[in-house]
Amino acid sequence: MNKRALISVSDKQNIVEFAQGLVKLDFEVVSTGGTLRVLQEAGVPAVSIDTITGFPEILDGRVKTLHPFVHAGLLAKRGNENHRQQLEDNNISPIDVVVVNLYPFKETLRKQDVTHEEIIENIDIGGPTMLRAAAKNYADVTVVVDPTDYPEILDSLRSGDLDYTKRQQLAAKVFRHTAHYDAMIATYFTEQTEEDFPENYTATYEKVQTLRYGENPHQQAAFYKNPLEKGGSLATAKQLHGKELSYNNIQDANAALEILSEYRQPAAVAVKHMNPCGIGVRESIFEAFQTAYDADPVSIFGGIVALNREVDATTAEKLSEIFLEIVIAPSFSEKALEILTKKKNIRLLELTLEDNKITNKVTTVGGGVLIQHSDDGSVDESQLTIATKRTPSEQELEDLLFAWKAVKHVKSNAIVLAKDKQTIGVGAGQMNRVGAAKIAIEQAGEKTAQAVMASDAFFPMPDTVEAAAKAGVTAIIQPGGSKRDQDSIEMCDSYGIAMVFTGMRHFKH
Ligand SMILES: NC(=O)c1ncn([C@@H]2O[C@H](COP(=O)(O)O)[C@@H](O)[C@H]2O)c1NC=O
Repeated sequence: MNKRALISVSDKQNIVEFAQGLVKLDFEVVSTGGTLRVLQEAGVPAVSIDTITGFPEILDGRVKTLHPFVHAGLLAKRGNENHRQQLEDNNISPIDVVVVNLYPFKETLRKQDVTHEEIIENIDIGGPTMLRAAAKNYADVTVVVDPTDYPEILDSLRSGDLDYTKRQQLAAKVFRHTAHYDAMIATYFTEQTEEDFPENYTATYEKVQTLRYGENPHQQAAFYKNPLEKGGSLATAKQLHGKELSYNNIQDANAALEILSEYRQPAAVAVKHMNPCGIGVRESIFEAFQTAYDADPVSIFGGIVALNREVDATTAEKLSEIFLEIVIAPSFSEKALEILTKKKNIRLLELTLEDNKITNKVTTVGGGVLIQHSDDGSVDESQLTIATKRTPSEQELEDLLFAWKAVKHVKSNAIVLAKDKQTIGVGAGQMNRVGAAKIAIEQAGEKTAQAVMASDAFFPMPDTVEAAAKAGVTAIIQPGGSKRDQDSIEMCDSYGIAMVFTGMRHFKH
């Protein structure tokens, strides 16, 4: 008896060649509606699925292969005498090779102006059912879900080395594929029903690339993207120049983009080890970068710079004066590209900035993950409470709000000093708040006079205010809410400092 192959594919690339190869290997090819048409038009002697089922495709294709004659043919254990007898009693032939790929659910979901009905119709039911049945019975059945595997499968079938291990690998690929497919459907449904943290977390990702190594050379790593993310993102950014991104590059670039998304005017952000070392907001992107650079000309070396306007030639000249790992921007002028691509070691990323929104943050912990909404909290002037006798001046207020946006992205405990929409001192990741303040003050040096200070969380004691006051800080922004707020307020008042409360904390661990 001939071996039998069942082919039912949405993505018809290379299917004719593959089916021809199977026919040459004496397979009888059985197929569904559209696939059958493509095969027959190409002269492949395929027969319709209803020759097995004796039942027509019905309900607009919702039921084509969902039939015991198909599934018994896939699931019967060839070495099991009972199974063999039952197939014979019911006049069912076994199916040896299954070639299926699924309705394009992801592609449909990502289409502009797609309707819910169209999305629902693109949930494949019969395909995953066949794939899973064949994969479960991999000991006897070869299952192929990926068109790029066709040539290798044919080679193996020809040489007779499509063995147990290889079939198990194909089955594993199928179960990953159907799990990924279902996870995308689950995500879509969960979004529709607005369930925030459901009983199972079923996020799924697609591999972008294997990375050379992880955070350190002895750690292996890979980059995966969210298949449902629409618009520009780090995963889909266009790399215009330079070596492959590293694990640390991707983390730092992400941090730079998150900070940049806070600012609407021309802004430049320089990042080192996921903390901002310089942020500048100005009228032009050149001035913004100059300002971010001047904020800390030492730390920016080897850093990552993100800009929210096109990089022009003058900005490119300035950028090329120092060693930078990556420059990210929405676009680069031709001249700018010419200048920057002369530098072998710089990486240039082009990326649409507005769409780079992340809604959930996932952190792995021993035995699980923690999931929270990303910190998209912000405050404007109307939400501030003035806690001190003195009200901040207009200039101070502008700088306070600028510094507040910056401190949100600094590792806690975090203190940012700023003046004229430029960060001048950043104290990051300290175990006590006054320690972070001291680092920021030391870095800012004489510039601390007339500067403003932002603190990501409240002051448990008045010591940070005191250190700031002595260094010349004139205004402070912080969440407020400490039992000892009054001590800090009195300390401010005694130095004539204006302090405002945001009522919102920005811890970042
Ligand atoms: N309902 C069924 O019985 C069924 N059986 C196979 N399919 C899918 O139909 C597609 C192929 O259809 P066609 O050969 O008609 O182009 C494949 O993606 C396959 O996964 C089905 N469709 C959806 O559920």
